[in-house]
Formats: sequence, C-alpha cells, structure tokens
Amino acid sequence: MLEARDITVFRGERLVLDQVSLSLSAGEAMLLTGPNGAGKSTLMRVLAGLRKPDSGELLWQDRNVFSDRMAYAHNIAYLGHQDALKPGLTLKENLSVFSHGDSLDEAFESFDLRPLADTPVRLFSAGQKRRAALARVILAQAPLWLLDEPSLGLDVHSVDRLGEALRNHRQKGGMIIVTTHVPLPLEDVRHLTLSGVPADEWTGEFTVA
Ligand SMILES: Nc1ncnc2c1ncn2[C@@H]1O[C@H](COP(=O)(O)OP(=O)(O)OP(=O)(O)O)[C@@H](O)[C@H]1O
Repeated sequence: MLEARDITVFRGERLVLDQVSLSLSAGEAMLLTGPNGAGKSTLMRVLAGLRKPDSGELLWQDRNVFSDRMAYAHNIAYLGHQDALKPGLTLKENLSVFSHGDSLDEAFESFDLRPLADTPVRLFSAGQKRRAALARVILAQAPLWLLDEPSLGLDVHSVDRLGEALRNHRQKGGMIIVTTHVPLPLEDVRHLTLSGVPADEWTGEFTVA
C-alpha cells in the first residue's frame, strides 16, 4: 500500500503542494488532474521518491520511502515527461537492458513495437518514443506505476493499447497513479484534483509604445 500524508513542497519561494494526502491499495488506480502548474508532476516526482517533500510523509508498505529510496525504487515504474531512451541504440538494445526473452516479446506486443525493434530510437516519432517508454514500464514488472501524461503523442489505437496495459496491470494486483489532461480508458478510478496554490496576483502593466 502507498500512503502520502500531508505532502508539502516549495519550489523556490513558492508553495506548490499544500498538505496533499492520498492512499492506494493493490488493484487500485488514481487519476491526478488539475490545471497547468497545479503541481501534478511535482507530486509524481515525490511519489517516485525522486524529490523529498519539505514536510509530510510518504509510506510504502508502512515504511518511510525516504529512509531507503533504493529499496523503494524496485517497486515503482515511473514515466515522466522525458522518455529516457538512448537515441543511438535500437529499440531492442534500449529495452534489452531491462529484460530478455518472453517478457521483452510481451512488451513489444503490448504497444505494437515489433516492426521497430531494430530501428535506432533517434529515428522514432514522438508517439513511437512514448510507446517505447511505456513498453519499458511494462518490463519493469513493478507493482506501482506512476505515469505522468502517458498518452502524450499517442494515436487512437495506441491509447486503446495503453488502456489494455493499465487494465492488465490492475488485474494482476498492480497500482497506478496517472496524470492527464485528456480522457483515458481507465475504469473504476479514484480522482484527486490539484487546484494549485494561488500565486500572488501579478500587478504589473504592459506599456504599448
Ligand atoms: N524548475 C522549477 N523551478 C521552480 N519552480 C518550478 C520549476 N518547475 C516547475 N515549477 C513551479 O512548480 C509549479 C508546479 O509545476 P508542475 O510541473 O508540478 O505542474 P503540473 O501540474 O504538472 O503542470 P502541467 O499540467 O503544465 O504539466 C509550477 O507552477 C511552477 O511555478
């Protein structure tokens, strides 16, 4: 089980997350929504153990994540805005680092990547890179998926494939937290909306010469 209690984060002088709490159990999914700048990606980085909150606690199986981040890292698959693939390597070379054999085949199948297996990733389109990054999420075989705008750049067919991957993961007892600005094929999902901490009103004026 994942539990976040009163997570508070400042970026510079600015309060971005103000005592945000959530919890998630096996098989559950949560949709994280809110306007641009509301703090969704910041919260995802905290949940991924990549950023320590200024106050609050993050617990995985009742243990504090930040007291042993390395142990926690084995339990998560985090997809950020960057696809984190090596451009000079082929797709197969990129993904083989994470797995071999059957699981690699399954990951290729999940996002129709077989025809691109021997192509260098630098030649991929934005959507193809996103599909490859999603295949990597599957390969991680981690119980908790943290997906920041996973459908970015995906065509309609690939969004369907994403829906299937999300469903399969939950059926196996996996957990998912996902941010999105567009509808996703995700049933029976809990919602957390970040409204954003209001910035001070900008009081400047433009002068037209
Ligand atoms: N590198 C940074 N340094 C300082 N402040 C930052 C930095 N990156 C983001 N912020 C601030 O943190 C706030 C939250 O950003 P974050 O990326 O978490 O929002 P978001 O909800 O994911 O937005 P979006 O929907 O546009 O992806 C932003 O409003 C911005 O003011």
